[in-house]
Amino acid sequence: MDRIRIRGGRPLEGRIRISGAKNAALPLLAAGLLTNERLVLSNVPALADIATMASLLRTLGVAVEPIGNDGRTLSIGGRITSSEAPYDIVRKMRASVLVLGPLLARTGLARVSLPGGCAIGTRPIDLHLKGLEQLGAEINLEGGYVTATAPRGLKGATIIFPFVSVGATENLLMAATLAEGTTVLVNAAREPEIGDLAACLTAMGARIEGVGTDRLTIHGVARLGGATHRIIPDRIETGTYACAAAITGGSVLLEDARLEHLGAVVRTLREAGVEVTEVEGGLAVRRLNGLHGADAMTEPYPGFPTDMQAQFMALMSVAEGASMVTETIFENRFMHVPELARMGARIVVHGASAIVRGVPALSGAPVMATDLRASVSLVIAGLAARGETVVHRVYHLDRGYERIEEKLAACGAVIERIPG
Ligand SMILES: CC(=O)N[C@H]1[C@@H](OP(=O)(O)OP(=O)(O)OC[C@H]2O[C@@H](n3ccc(=O)[nH]c3=O)[C@H](O)[C@@H]2O)O[C@H](CO)[C@@H](O)[C@@H]1O
Ligand SMILES: C=C(OP(=O)(O)O)C(=O)O
Repeated sequence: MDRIRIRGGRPLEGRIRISGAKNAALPLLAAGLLTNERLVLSNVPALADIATMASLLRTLGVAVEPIGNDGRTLSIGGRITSSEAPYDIVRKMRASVLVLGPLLARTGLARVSLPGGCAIGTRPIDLHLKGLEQLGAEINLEGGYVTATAPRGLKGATIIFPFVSVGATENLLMAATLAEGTTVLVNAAREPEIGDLAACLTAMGARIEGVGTDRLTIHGVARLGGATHRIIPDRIETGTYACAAAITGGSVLLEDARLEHLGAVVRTLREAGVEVTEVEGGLAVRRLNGLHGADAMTEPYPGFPTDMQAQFMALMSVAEGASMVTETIFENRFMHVPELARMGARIVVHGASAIVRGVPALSGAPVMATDLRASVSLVIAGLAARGETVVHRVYHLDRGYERIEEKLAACGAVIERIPG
């Protein structure tokens, strides 16, 4: 298995192009199932998760092909020939469950392996299933698979989510576009990735009101057509490189990054002493003087994203003073804490909160992580640490960060991938 080796202590200086958002691209690929016509997606990031979703769509009979020369544009289209998302693909990537709504709406049948828990929590899909039942589907669980049937099609309904779920909002939004009548999603997630999905669905002919709010109204249509859509830049990749620049005392231009998707992250970084400025073509990030401790609590959008919690904690581990980082979305998202501690960080976890007492410097160490954002938090820590850090289980990073070592090395980091 590949590893990443970092020699810390070099300030990041330069430009990093932000890729298209993984968490927008995954549901957008699944949306390709809603039509036989061609959906063309540009600014698709080259990531392991995207390859997994593409192979799932091909298993369902749909063609996914690169077009043009930029390596970032995919064409999705063709007739669905299978309604089954097999265990072997779903176990690799939980977001496979996003094919459930579109498959059911299109064919009246979906058989999807039930995703298990993962390193960050148990992550059930009960809200997805209850919502589909409210749209008239019959749901059965057997042999580890969810079978959803709606032979006479789905019917619009009002679905009130008891709490915010990004995936359930996406699955039901997609299913509702082809349901008969009107569906209202109350307490819907408002993440920018949902706005991006709604924009693409609208371009495909869907009728959606309330985009950007927590109440989405979808007037079902008989069919959707093809469209061309550019995926939004990845706000989590942006925040990650902002933390990397800040921890090294550097200054980077994050090309294509959008301030409007990063409100809570930018506010918190500014409080910690990081300058973030909107400039033409992106965001400029620079550490002013010292870093100060600042608190963060994860919340659904527009709150501080759980997908930025580990990276921010790495940054706070070298800030002056203490900070409190509270995780409210996932029950087990502090797996990076013992690894950061191996690098000299002083962090104590009390329930859902971690108290971070900043230290003057971290020291490099061999480290390992069990999920994507935990892994990248160790890369961030390694960039600032004295000596050498080797991050194991790089496949987690490859799920969500395109060419991370190249992007960082281009800004002066001493970082390399050791094939293994
Ligand atoms: C591919 C993708 O976009 N992944 C993102 C998505 O994951 P995902 O869509 O899985 O996250 P959700 O917003 O659904 O999960 C939020 C919370 O609700 C719980 N829950 C969710 C659904 C359900 O049916 N029942 C239930 O109990 C989850 O276990 C979790 O505790 O949003 C998360 C929260 O911003 C991000 O961390 C992930 O990066
Ligand atoms: C948790 C994440 O992704 P997923 O929902 O695909 O596991 C993430 O992107 O940090």
